[in-house]
Amino acid sequence: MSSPPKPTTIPHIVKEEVIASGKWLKLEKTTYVDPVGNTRTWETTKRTTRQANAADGVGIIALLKRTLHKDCVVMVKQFRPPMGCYTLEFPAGLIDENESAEIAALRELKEETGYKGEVVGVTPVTCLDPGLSNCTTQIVMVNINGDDLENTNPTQQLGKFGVTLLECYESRTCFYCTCFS
Ligand SMILES: Nc1ncnc2c1ncn2[C@H]1C[C@H](O)[C@@H](COP(=O)(O)OP(=O)(O)O)O1
Repeated sequence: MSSPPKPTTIPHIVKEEVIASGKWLKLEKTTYVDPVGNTRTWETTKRTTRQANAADGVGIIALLKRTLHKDCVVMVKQFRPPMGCYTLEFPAGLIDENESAEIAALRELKEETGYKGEVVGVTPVTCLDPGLSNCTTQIVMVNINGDDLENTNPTQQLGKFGVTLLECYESRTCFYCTCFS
């Protein structure tokens, strides 16, 4: 004999109360009903900059393609205050008002690395740390024509973050970037 089905509840948010708010981030107390019907609370961080119907930011996987070179992934090094140290990351940034993920990706890539790219793919909106925050990202795949005159001597537009371009040349032992043969 099968056991009777367990009562289920559709989990839902009851209320969101702001505990603290800054210029860029806010901390909220989220009251919700969990899947078994219990009312609980969660501490949630949110960006204050979110645009309606858009992800908060983009991450950019940019492939530098040059004749007679192996393709290289472009990464940036920057000091990240929350970490208190330099980090090595894919170029990334927040999506501005009325901007698509694709346009934001090309703008951020240009600002952070100096490269002009071409979008070849974009992922759906995804959350990276859903236990902490509602922050969302779209990963945008970009090709860079390294033979293009515009891309032979790239200059970063953003000096203020000390973003450093780390290109991977042909070394397969280079741990921070990936070469594709
Ligand atoms: N938590 C935070 N504290 C202070 N400034 C923040 C912030 N989050 C975003 N910003 C501001 C600082 C810059 O003006 C800008 C940098 O963001 P970005 O270049 O779009 O993204 P990223 O920092 O991921 O490269 O946003």
